Amino acid sequence: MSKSNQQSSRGECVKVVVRCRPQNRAETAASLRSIVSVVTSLKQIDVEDPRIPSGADRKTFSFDSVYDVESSQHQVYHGSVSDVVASVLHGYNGTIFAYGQTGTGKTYTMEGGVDEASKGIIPQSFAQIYTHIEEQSHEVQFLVRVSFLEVYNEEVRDLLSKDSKRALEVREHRSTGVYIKGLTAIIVKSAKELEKVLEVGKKNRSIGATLMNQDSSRSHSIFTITVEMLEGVTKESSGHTRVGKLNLVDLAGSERQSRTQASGERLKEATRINMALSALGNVISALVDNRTGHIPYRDSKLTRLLQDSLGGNTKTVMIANIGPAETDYEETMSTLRYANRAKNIRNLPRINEDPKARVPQSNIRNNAAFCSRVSG
Ligand SMILES: Nc1ncnc2c1ncn2[C@@H]1O[C@H](COP(=O)(O)OP(=O)(O)OP(=O)(O)O)[C@@H](O)[C@H]1O
Repeated sequence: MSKSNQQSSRGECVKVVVRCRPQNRAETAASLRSIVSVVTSLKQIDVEDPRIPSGADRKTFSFDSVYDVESSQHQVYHGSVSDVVASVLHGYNGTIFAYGQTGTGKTYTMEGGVDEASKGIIPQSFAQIYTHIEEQSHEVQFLVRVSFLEVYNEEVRDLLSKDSKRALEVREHRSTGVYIKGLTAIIVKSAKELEKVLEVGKKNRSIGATLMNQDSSRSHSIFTITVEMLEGVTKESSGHTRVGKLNLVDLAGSERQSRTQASGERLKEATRINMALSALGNVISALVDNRTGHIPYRDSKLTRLLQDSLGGNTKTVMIANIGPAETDYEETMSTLRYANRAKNIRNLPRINEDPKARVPQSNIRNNAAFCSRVSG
Protein backbone atom coordinates (compact mmCIF):
# COMPACT_ATOMS: atom_id res chain seq x y z
CA MET A 1 0.00 0.00 0.00
CA SER A 2 1.33 3.44 -0.89
CA LYS A 3 2.01 6.01 1.81
CA SER A 4 -0.89 8.18 0.72
CA ASN A 5 -3.25 5.20 0.83
CA GLN A 6 -2.10 4.36 4.36
CA GLN A 7 -2.77 7.93 5.40
CA SER A 8 -6.18 7.99 3.81
CA SER A 9 -7.26 4.71 5.42
CA ARG A 10 -6.31 6.08 8.87
CA GLY A 11 -7.86 9.41 8.11
CA GLU A 12 -6.46 12.78 9.01
CA CYS A 13 -6.84 15.09 11.98
CA VAL A 14 -8.80 18.31 12.02
CA LYS A 15 -6.27 21.13 11.46
CA VAL A 16 -6.45 23.72 14.19
CA VAL A 17 -4.98 27.19 13.82
CA VAL A 18 -5.12 30.17 16.16
CA ARG A 19 -5.32 33.84 15.23
CA CYS A 20 -4.87 36.66 17.73
CA ARG A 21 -6.46 39.99 16.76
CA PRO A 22 -4.84 43.38 17.50
CA GLN A 23 -5.91 45.36 20.56
CA ASN A 24 -9.04 47.35 19.86
CA ARG A 25 -9.52 51.05 20.65
CA ALA A 26 -11.21 50.44 24.00
CA GLU A 27 -8.39 48.12 25.12
CA THR A 28 -5.73 50.62 24.08
CA ALA A 29 -7.59 53.49 25.76
CA ALA A 30 -7.78 51.47 28.99
CA SER A 31 -4.03 50.64 28.71
CA LEU A 32 -4.77 46.94 29.02
CA ARG A 33 -1.77 44.64 29.00
CA SER A 34 -1.41 42.06 26.24
CA ILE A 35 -1.00 38.59 27.77
CA VAL A 36 -0.74 36.60 24.52
CA SER A 37 2.56 35.89 22.74
CA VAL A 38 2.38 34.27 19.32
CA VAL A 39 5.57 32.33 18.53
CA THR A 40 5.15 31.81 14.81
CA SER A 41 8.36 29.82 14.28
CA LEU A 42 7.34 27.22 16.89
CA LYS A 43 3.62 27.38 16.04
CA GLN A 44 2.96 28.14 19.69
CA ILE A 45 0.77 30.45 21.72
CA ASP A 46 1.95 31.51 25.20
CA VAL A 47 -0.56 33.01 27.61
CA GLU A 48 0.37 34.77 30.84
CA ASP A 49 -1.94 34.54 33.82
CA PRO A 50 -2.55 38.22 34.70
CA ARG A 51 -3.31 37.30 38.32
CA ILE A 52 0.25 36.07 38.82
CA PRO A 53 2.89 38.80 38.81
CA SER A 54 6.00 38.77 36.60
CA GLY A 55 4.62 36.33 34.07
CA ALA A 56 5.76 33.38 36.18
CA ASP A 57 2.83 31.28 35.14
CA ARG A 58 2.75 30.92 31.36
CA LYS A 59 0.69 28.32 29.55
CA THR A 60 1.96 27.12 26.18
CA PHE A 61 -0.16 25.54 23.45
CA SER A 62 0.96 24.19 20.06
CA PHE A 63 -1.16 24.23 16.91
CA ASP A 64 -0.92 23.49 13.18
CA SER A 65 -0.34 27.21 12.56
CA VAL A 66 -0.54 30.41 14.57
CA TYR A 67 -1.19 33.96 13.35
CA ASP A 68 -0.25 37.11 15.23
CA VAL A 69 -1.73 40.60 15.19
CA GLU A 70 0.32 41.51 12.11
CA SER A 71 -0.83 38.53 10.03
CA SER A 72 -2.69 39.54 6.90
CA GLN A 73 -5.89 38.03 5.54
CA HIS A 74 -3.80 36.78 2.63
CA GLN A 75 -1.34 34.98 4.95
CA VAL A 76 -4.13 33.24 6.87
CA TYR A 77 -5.78 32.12 3.62
CA HIS A 78 -2.65 30.85 1.91
CA GLY A 79 -1.20 29.35 5.10
CA SER A 80 -4.24 27.39 6.23
CA VAL A 81 -7.17 27.43 3.83
CA SER A 82 -6.17 27.30 0.17
CA ASP A 83 -5.13 23.61 0.33
CA VAL A 84 -8.60 22.63 1.52
CA VAL A 85 -10.23 24.65 -1.28
CA ALA A 86 -7.89 22.92 -3.78
CA SER A 87 -9.08 19.55 -2.40
CA VAL A 88 -12.72 20.59 -2.84
CA LEU A 89 -11.89 21.22 -6.49
CA HIS A 90 -10.78 17.57 -6.69
CA GLY A 91 -14.03 16.28 -5.19
CA TYR A 92 -13.43 16.31 -1.42
CA ASN A 93 -15.61 17.94 1.20
CA GLY A 94 -13.97 20.78 3.10
CA THR A 95 -15.04 22.82 6.12
CA ILE A 96 -13.44 25.94 7.51
CA PHE A 97 -14.92 27.16 10.75
CA ALA A 98 -14.14 30.12 12.96
CA TYR A 99 -14.59 29.72 16.69
CA GLY A 100 -13.98 32.10 19.59
CA GLN A 101 -15.22 34.60 22.12
CA THR A 102 -17.42 37.43 20.89
CA GLY A 103 -15.48 40.25 19.24
CA THR A 104 -12.29 38.28 18.55
CA GLY A 105 -12.43 38.48 14.74
CA LYS A 106 -14.39 35.47 13.48
CA THR A 107 -16.46 37.49 10.99
CA TYR A 108 -13.39 39.56 10.10
CA THR A 109 -11.47 36.34 9.37
CA MET A 110 -14.29 34.68 7.39
CA GLU A 111 -15.71 37.70 5.52
CA GLY A 112 -13.36 40.63 6.11
CA GLY A 113 -13.71 44.07 4.58
CA VAL A 114 -14.32 45.44 1.12
CA ASP A 115 -10.83 46.41 -0.08
CA GLU A 116 -8.64 43.72 -1.63
CA ALA A 117 -6.19 43.39 1.31
CA SER A 118 -8.91 43.00 3.92
CA LYS A 119 -10.97 40.36 2.10
CA GLY A 120 -11.54 37.35 4.29
CA ILE A 121 -11.58 33.62 3.64
CA ILE A 122 -14.99 33.48 1.95
CA PRO A 123 -14.28 35.99 -0.87
CA GLN A 124 -10.71 34.69 -1.28
CA SER A 125 -12.09 31.19 -1.81
CA PHE A 126 -14.38 32.53 -4.59
CA ALA A 127 -11.35 33.82 -6.46
CA GLN A 128 -9.47 30.51 -6.06
CA ILE A 129 -12.44 28.45 -7.29
CA TYR A 130 -12.98 30.51 -10.42
CA THR A 131 -9.29 30.85 -11.24
CA HIS A 132 -9.12 27.04 -11.14
CA ILE A 133 -12.22 26.64 -13.31
CA GLU A 134 -10.91 29.10 -15.91
CA GLU A 135 -7.59 27.20 -16.08
CA GLN A 136 -9.23 23.85 -16.87
CA SER A 137 -9.73 22.57 -20.37
CA HIS A 138 -13.25 22.38 -21.80
CA GLU A 139 -13.21 18.61 -21.23
CA VAL A 140 -14.22 19.26 -17.62
CA GLN A 141 -17.59 20.90 -17.08
CA PHE A 142 -18.29 22.64 -13.81
CA LEU A 143 -21.51 23.44 -12.03
CA VAL A 144 -21.23 25.67 -8.95
CA ARG A 145 -24.15 26.04 -6.56
CA VAL A 146 -24.32 28.02 -3.39
CA SER A 147 -26.52 28.12 -0.31
CA PHE A 148 -26.32 30.24 2.82
CA LEU A 149 -28.07 29.51 6.10
CA GLU A 150 -28.00 30.63 9.69
CA VAL A 151 -28.90 28.88 12.92
CA TYR A 152 -30.64 31.49 15.06
CA ASN A 153 -32.19 30.56 18.40
CA GLU A 154 -32.03 26.86 17.37
CA GLU A 155 -33.92 27.54 14.12
CA VAL A 156 -32.40 26.99 10.69
CA ARG A 157 -33.09 29.95 8.36
CA ASP A 158 -32.43 30.34 4.66
CA LEU A 159 -30.47 33.57 4.16
CA LEU A 160 -31.03 33.44 0.38
CA SER A 161 -34.80 33.13 0.56
CA LYS A 162 -37.24 36.03 0.38
CA ASP A 163 -38.72 34.59 3.55
CA SER A 164 -35.44 34.42 5.48
CA LYS A 165 -37.14 34.30 8.90
CA ARG A 166 -38.97 31.02 8.21
CA ALA A 167 -37.61 28.00 10.08
CA LEU A 168 -36.57 25.06 7.90
CA GLU A 169 -36.42 21.39 8.83
CA VAL A 170 -33.19 19.43 9.23
CA ARG A 171 -33.54 15.99 7.62
CA GLU A 172 -31.27 13.02 7.14
CA HIS A 173 -30.89 10.89 4.03
CA ARG A 174 -29.56 7.35 4.46
CA SER A 175 -26.78 7.73 1.90
CA THR A 176 -26.20 11.47 1.50
CA GLY A 177 -26.54 12.44 5.18
CA VAL A 178 -27.95 15.56 6.81
CA TYR A 179 -29.68 18.17 4.61
CA ILE A 180 -32.10 21.07 4.95
CA LYS A 181 -35.46 20.62 3.29
CA GLY A 182 -36.26 23.47 0.87
CA LEU A 183 -32.94 25.31 1.24
CA THR A 184 -32.29 27.63 -1.72
CA ALA A 185 -29.39 26.60 -3.96
CA ILE A 186 -28.31 29.12 -6.54
CA ILE A 187 -26.22 28.39 -9.61
CA VAL A 188 -23.39 30.89 -9.96
CA LYS A 189 -21.08 31.46 -12.90
CA SER A 190 -18.36 33.78 -11.59
CA ALA A 191 -16.58 34.99 -8.46
CA LYS A 192 -18.46 38.31 -8.85
CA GLU A 193 -21.81 36.49 -8.70
CA LEU A 194 -20.68 34.62 -5.59
CA GLU A 195 -19.79 37.93 -3.95
CA LYS A 196 -23.24 39.29 -4.74
CA VAL A 197 -24.88 36.21 -3.22
CA LEU A 198 -22.78 36.66 -0.07
CA GLU A 199 -23.85 40.32 0.19
CA VAL A 200 -27.55 39.47 -0.22
CA GLY A 201 -27.33 36.76 2.47
CA LYS A 202 -25.34 38.94 4.89
CA LYS A 203 -28.12 41.53 4.87
CA ASN A 204 -30.51 38.87 6.16
CA ARG A 205 -28.21 37.68 8.96
CA SER A 206 -29.17 38.30 12.59
CA ILE A 207 -26.74 40.84 14.01
CA GLY A 208 -27.01 42.94 17.15
CA ALA A 209 -24.84 45.19 19.27
CA THR A 210 -23.57 43.77 22.55
CA LEU A 211 -21.41 45.50 25.11
CA MET A 212 -18.43 43.59 23.73
CA ASN A 213 -19.00 44.01 19.97
CA GLN A 214 -21.02 46.64 18.09
CA ASP A 215 -21.77 44.26 15.19
CA SER A 216 -22.03 40.96 16.93
CA SER A 217 -23.28 37.94 14.94
CA ARG A 218 -26.15 36.51 16.96
CA SER A 219 -26.34 33.37 14.84
CA HIS A 220 -24.11 30.65 13.41
CA SER A 221 -23.85 30.94 9.63
CA ILE A 222 -22.86 28.35 7.03
CA PHE A 223 -22.03 29.42 3.46
CA THR A 224 -21.84 26.29 1.29
CA ILE A 225 -20.33 26.10 -2.19
CA THR A 226 -20.91 22.84 -4.05
CA VAL A 227 -18.75 22.22 -7.11
CA GLU A 228 -19.81 19.44 -9.49
CA MET A 229 -17.29 18.38 -12.10
CA LEU A 230 -18.25 16.29 -15.11
CA GLU A 231 -15.43 14.75 -17.13
CA GLY A 232 -14.63 11.90 -19.48
CA VAL A 233 -17.62 12.49 -21.77
CA THR A 234 -17.06 10.77 -25.14
CA LYS A 235 -19.28 9.31 -27.87
CA GLU A 236 -19.22 6.02 -25.96
CA SER A 237 -19.37 7.31 -22.39
CA SER A 238 -21.59 9.72 -20.50
CA GLY A 239 -18.60 10.47 -18.26
CA HIS A 240 -18.39 10.57 -14.48
CA THR A 241 -18.87 13.28 -11.87
CA ARG A 242 -16.98 14.36 -8.79
CA VAL A 243 -18.65 16.60 -6.25
CA GLY A 244 -16.74 18.77 -3.80
CA LYS A 245 -18.49 20.71 -1.06
CA LEU A 246 -17.00 23.65 0.83
CA ASN A 247 -18.63 24.79 4.08
CA LEU A 248 -17.54 28.19 5.38
CA VAL A 249 -18.77 28.55 8.92
CA ASP A 250 -18.85 31.66 11.11
CA LEU A 251 -19.97 30.69 14.59
CA ALA A 252 -21.65 33.13 16.94
CA GLY A 253 -19.32 34.20 19.74
CA SER A 254 -19.12 32.51 23.10
CA GLU A 255 -19.57 34.99 25.93
CA ARG A 256 -20.01 35.19 29.66
CA GLN A 257 -23.38 36.71 30.39
CA SER A 258 -22.03 38.50 33.46
CA ARG A 259 -19.72 40.49 31.15
CA THR A 260 -22.20 41.33 28.41
CA GLN A 261 -25.00 42.35 30.84
CA ALA A 262 -27.49 41.08 28.27
CA SER A 263 -31.20 41.05 28.95
CA GLY A 264 -34.42 40.30 27.01
CA GLU A 265 -33.87 39.11 23.41
CA ARG A 266 -30.06 39.43 23.71
CA LEU A 267 -30.05 37.20 26.80
CA LYS A 268 -32.24 34.60 25.06
CA GLU A 269 -29.92 34.64 22.04
CA ALA A 270 -26.82 34.39 24.22
CA THR A 271 -28.26 31.43 26.12
CA ARG A 272 -29.01 29.57 22.85
CA ILE A 273 -25.57 30.45 21.45
CA ASN A 274 -23.83 29.14 24.55
CA MET A 275 -25.99 25.98 24.50
CA ALA A 276 -25.07 25.21 20.88
CA LEU A 277 -21.38 25.89 21.57
CA SER A 278 -21.38 23.58 24.56
CA ALA A 279 -23.09 20.91 22.42
CA LEU A 280 -20.22 21.41 19.95
CA GLY A 281 -17.76 21.03 22.84
CA ASN A 282 -19.48 17.80 23.91
CA VAL A 283 -19.24 16.41 20.37
CA ILE A 284 -15.53 17.27 20.27
CA SER A 285 -14.96 15.60 23.67
CA ALA A 286 -16.90 12.48 22.68
CA LEU A 287 -14.94 12.18 19.42
CA VAL A 288 -11.62 12.57 21.22
CA ASP A 289 -12.34 10.37 24.25
CA ASN A 290 -14.22 7.80 22.19
CA ARG A 291 -15.26 5.85 25.32
CA THR A 292 -18.88 5.07 24.58
CA GLY A 293 -18.90 5.38 20.80
CA HIS A 294 -21.97 7.62 21.11
CA ILE A 295 -21.42 11.07 19.62
CA PRO A 296 -24.19 13.53 20.64
CA TYR A 297 -24.60 15.19 17.22
CA ARG A 298 -28.36 15.39 17.74
CA ASP A 299 -28.12 17.70 20.76
CA SER A 300 -28.21 20.87 18.63
CA LYS A 301 -28.91 22.00 15.07
CA LEU A 302 -25.33 23.25 14.78
CA THR A 303 -23.78 19.88 15.64
CA ARG A 304 -26.15 18.08 13.26
CA LEU A 305 -25.12 20.40 10.45
CA LEU A 306 -21.42 19.99 11.26
CA GLN A 307 -21.67 16.21 11.71
CA ASP A 308 -19.79 15.39 8.54
CA SER A 309 -17.10 17.98 9.32
CA LEU A 310 -16.31 16.51 12.74
CA GLY A 311 -15.48 12.82 12.57
CA GLY A 312 -16.82 12.37 9.02
CA ASN A 313 -15.95 12.58 5.34
CA THR A 314 -14.45 16.09 5.33
CA LYS A 315 -11.13 17.94 5.47
CA THR A 316 -11.67 20.40 8.30
CA VAL A 317 -9.81 23.47 9.53
CA MET A 318 -10.81 25.13 12.78
CA ILE A 319 -9.68 28.73 13.21
CA ALA A 320 -9.72 29.68 16.87
CA ASN A 321 -9.84 33.46 17.28
CA ILE A 322 -8.58 35.10 20.46
CA GLY A 323 -8.03 38.64 21.78
CA PRO A 324 -4.79 39.78 23.44
CA ALA A 325 -6.14 41.61 26.51
CA GLU A 326 -5.56 40.62 30.12
CA THR A 327 -9.28 41.05 30.83
CA ASP A 328 -10.04 38.22 28.36
CA TYR A 329 -7.77 35.68 30.10
CA GLU A 330 -10.56 33.24 31.05
CA GLU A 331 -12.15 33.30 27.58
CA THR A 332 -8.79 33.02 25.82
CA MET A 333 -7.80 29.99 27.92
CA SER A 334 -11.18 28.39 27.33
CA THR A 335 -10.88 28.88 23.53
CA LEU A 336 -7.34 27.49 23.50
CA ARG A 337 -8.33 24.43 25.55
CA TYR A 338 -11.28 23.82 23.23
CA ALA A 339 -9.03 24.20 20.18
CA ASN A 340 -6.38 21.95 21.71
CA ARG A 341 -8.89 19.12 22.08
CA ALA A 342 -10.17 19.55 18.51
CA LYS A 343 -6.66 18.74 17.17
CA ASN A 344 -7.30 15.09 18.04
CA ILE A 345 -10.46 14.64 15.98
CA ARG A 346 -9.91 12.24 13.10
CA ASN A 347 -11.83 12.57 9.85
CA LEU A 348 -11.94 10.18 6.90
CA PRO A 349 -12.11 12.39 3.80
CA ARG A 350 -12.56 10.68 0.44
CA ILE A 351 -13.28 11.89 -3.08
CA ASN A 352 -17.02 11.96 -3.81
CA GLU A 353 -17.08 10.24 -7.17
CA ASP A 354 -19.89 8.72 -9.17
CA PRO A 355 -18.86 6.73 -12.24
CA LYS A 356 -22.35 6.86 -13.75
CA ALA A 357 -23.90 10.18 -12.88
CA ARG A 358 -24.01 13.34 -14.94
CA VAL A 359 -24.15 16.86 -13.58
CA PRO A 360 -27.81 16.77 -12.55
CA GLN A 361 -28.83 20.29 -13.54
CA SER A 362 -32.49 19.41 -13.59
CA ASN A 363 -32.38 18.52 -9.87
CA ILE A 364 -31.18 21.93 -8.89
CA ARG A 365 -33.59 24.51 -7.68
CA ASN A 366 -32.55 27.58 -9.57
CA ASN A 367 -34.29 30.51 -7.99
CA ALA A 368 -34.84 32.64 -11.10
CA ALA A 369 -36.04 35.74 -9.25
CA PHE A 370 -32.97 35.63 -7.05
CA CYS A 371 -30.59 35.04 -9.95
CA SER A 372 -31.85 38.12 -11.74
CA ARG A 373 -31.38 40.10 -8.52
CA VAL A 374 -27.85 38.76 -8.19
CA SER A 375 -26.73 39.36 -11.73
CA GLY A 376 -28.62 42.66 -12.12
N1 LIG B 1 -7.05 40.59 12.61
C1 LIG B 1 -7.74 41.74 12.70
N2 LIG B 1 -7.22 42.90 12.24
C2 LIG B 1 -7.90 44.06 12.31
N3 LIG B 1 -9.11 44.19 12.88
C3 LIG B 1 -9.69 43.08 13.37
C4 LIG B 1 -9.04 41.81 13.31
N4 LIG B 1 -9.86 40.91 13.88
C5 LIG B 1 -10.96 41.57 14.26
N5 LIG B 1 -10.87 42.87 13.97
C6 LIG B 1 -11.90 43.91 14.29
O1 LIG B 1 -12.43 43.61 15.58
C7 LIG B 1 -13.85 43.84 15.61
C8 LIG B 1 -14.60 42.56 16.03
O2 LIG B 1 -14.40 41.57 15.04
P1 LIG B 1 -15.57 40.60 14.53
O3 LIG B 1 -16.87 41.30 14.41
O4 LIG B 1 -15.03 39.91 13.34
O5 LIG B 1 -15.65 39.61 15.78
P2 LIG B 1 -16.51 38.28 15.94
O6 LIG B 1 -15.61 37.29 16.58
O7 LIG B 1 -17.13 37.89 14.64
O8 LIG B 1 -17.61 38.75 16.98
P3 LIG B 1 -19.08 38.12 17.29
O9 LIG B 1 -18.89 36.76 17.80
O10 LIG B 1 -19.60 39.04 18.35
O11 LIG B 1 -19.84 38.21 16.01
C9 LIG B 1 -14.25 44.30 14.21
O12 LIG B 1 -14.31 45.71 14.22
C10 LIG B 1 -13.10 43.82 13.33
O13 LIG B 1 -12.93 44.62 12.19
